Amino acid sequence: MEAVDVNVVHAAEDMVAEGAPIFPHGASPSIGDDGQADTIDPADGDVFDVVVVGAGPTGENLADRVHAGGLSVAIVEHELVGGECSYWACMPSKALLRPVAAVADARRVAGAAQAVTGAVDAGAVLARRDEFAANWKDDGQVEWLDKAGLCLVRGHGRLDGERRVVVRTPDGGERVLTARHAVALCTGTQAAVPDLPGVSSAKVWTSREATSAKQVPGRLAVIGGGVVAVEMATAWRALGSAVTMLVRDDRLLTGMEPFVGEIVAETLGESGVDVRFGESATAVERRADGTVELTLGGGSLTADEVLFATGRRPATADLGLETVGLKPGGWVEVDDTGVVRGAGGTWLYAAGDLNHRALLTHQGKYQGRIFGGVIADRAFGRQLDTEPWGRSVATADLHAVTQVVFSDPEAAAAGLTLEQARSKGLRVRAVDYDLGQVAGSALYADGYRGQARAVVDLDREVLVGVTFVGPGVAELVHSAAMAVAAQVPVSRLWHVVPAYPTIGEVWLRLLETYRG
Ligand SMILES: Cc1cc2nc3c(=O)[nH]c(=O)nc-3n(C[C@H](O)[C@H](O)[C@H](O)COP(=O)(O)OP(=O)(O)OC[C@H]3O[C@@H](n4cnc5c(N)ncnc54)[C@H](O)[C@@H]3O)c2cc1C
Ligand SMILES: NC(=O)c1ccc[n+]([C@@H]2O[C@H](COP(=O)([O-])OP(=O)(O)OC[C@H]3O[C@@H](n4cnc5c(N)ncnc54)[C@H](O)[C@@H]3O)[C@@H](O)[C@H]2O)c1
Repeated sequence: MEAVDVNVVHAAEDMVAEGAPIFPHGASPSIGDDGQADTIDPADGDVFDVVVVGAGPTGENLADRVHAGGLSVAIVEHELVGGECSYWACMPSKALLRPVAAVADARRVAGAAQAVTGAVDAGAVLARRDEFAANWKDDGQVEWLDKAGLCLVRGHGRLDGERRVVVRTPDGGERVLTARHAVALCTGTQAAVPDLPGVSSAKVWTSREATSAKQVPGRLAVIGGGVVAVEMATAWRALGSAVTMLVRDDRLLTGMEPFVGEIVAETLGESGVDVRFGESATAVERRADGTVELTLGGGSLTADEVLFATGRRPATADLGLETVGLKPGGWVEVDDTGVVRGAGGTWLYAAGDLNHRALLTHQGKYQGRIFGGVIADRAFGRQLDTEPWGRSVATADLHAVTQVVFSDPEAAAAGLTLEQARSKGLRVRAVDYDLGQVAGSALYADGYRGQARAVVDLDREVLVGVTFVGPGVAELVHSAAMAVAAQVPVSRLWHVVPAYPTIGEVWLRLLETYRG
């Protein structure tokens, strides 16, 4: 298989557009105190217009926008350029899940089902996954950074007062980077594992092991009922593990419309996953025979591996936040232009997972684009546009977050759930439609099971949220995002004619149901 260019995943194409100025290693024109472009004097040492800490998808995009705006950028990374998403999250997990969906799709169509005569080939799936994780090497992304004119500084970055970042370099040395204009923190998150008795010595799996494991465990226990738990239970079950999910809540995927978790739990159960609600582990022990013993509320469970899919914590414990008056270890709160609250002035930004606005790659990249533009605008003294949906604010984080859960069946959502809309004080109505009743769905899969909901703001007659669950709905999410973010009036959506016979015809059915 041809090597995957993971750069394509994170980098906007115009980042390396022909004719774009390329100033490798920070030697780009920059803006002096007088607001005029100047050139870094080599005697300045490590002075850049902007220092970005963390080269995940968010940091890469933010750095690129800043550089495209005419500023010099140093980007600090202590592990792999490309971040969690490329090596231990989105890419490898979706590479594990795509074969599951392909086989499930075929099995749901008479005629095609007969062609599926065996189980998923775990070895081939894991090998393809390794390619999508670029074999955990970041050469391709480093090459992109270089071409894009961004100066990569390898090492662990820490704030050291205003506009200073001290980098502990891999050779044990220190490098001080000074930012003329801004420092942007894009350090993301790490898996949060509850501090249960035995957990630190039991070699438990987190999302990292679940996305990079080379062997299929015979028995896998999964703790949690969120997105990581659902996706990884789906993948490893299909690869051959006997999977037990311990879900402390009474449903899966609690951040989505309730019917999503219900349908996904049904399918997981049918695939052989033992989904136990209202249950969690109170202690963990790795025994001498290599198995893991979980103590439960009433009883115990033995497995070969246990995955803690119990959420994330921000990578801010060792980031020097205390040197600028902030508390280390917590989420970093920002305003809608990305400026960190409480650090004084407009020099410190935080984007992506660590500001806790929306823990998703595409939302982090969106913030990177917006906040990167803000940094460049402020540096050049340009007016910001901070009206909602303006150029300088990440409004979609608040009103139009999109997400696809690559479960079987898929779940896709844009904007708010009914409950979220109500809690914001909106006067709303939920419009529901059985996706199985759509001609395109019936063709897509025999006995198609799925559901759709649009949440209509009754005062403005626009959609504030749309959710789909069912086979093949992932690609519908952008239609929902367009309707929600663009606030297309229902009266105009009526003229957006879906093609027959596609699953997308559910849009028409939702509008007909709303209009009665
Ligand atoms: C299993 C799993 C699957 C996922 N699947 C999806 C998906 O399908 N779609 C989706 O949109 N989202 C998905 N996510 C979420 C997604 O991975 C994150 O939202 C995304 O990675 C956040 O990007 P980021 O750049 O903010 O942080 P990260 O990707 O975490 O990158 C932060 C970078 O900063 C570096 N760093 C941290 N501290 C320092 C420091 N002090 N000095 C130097 N470098 C530092 C890190 O090494 C890392 O490279 C998934 C998450 C998990 C766990
Ligand atoms: N396809 C995607 O877009 C995708 C895929 C994976 C992850 N992500 C993102 O990554 C983030 C992290 O996902 P996640 O699933 O780790 O977190 P999550 O917050 O979605 O789910 C955490 C789960 O763990 C449970 N939990 C937490 N503490 C627990 C404890 N002490 N004992 C038992 N259960 C406990 C919670 O009740 C919940 O069910 C999410 O915000 C998600 O959006 C996105």
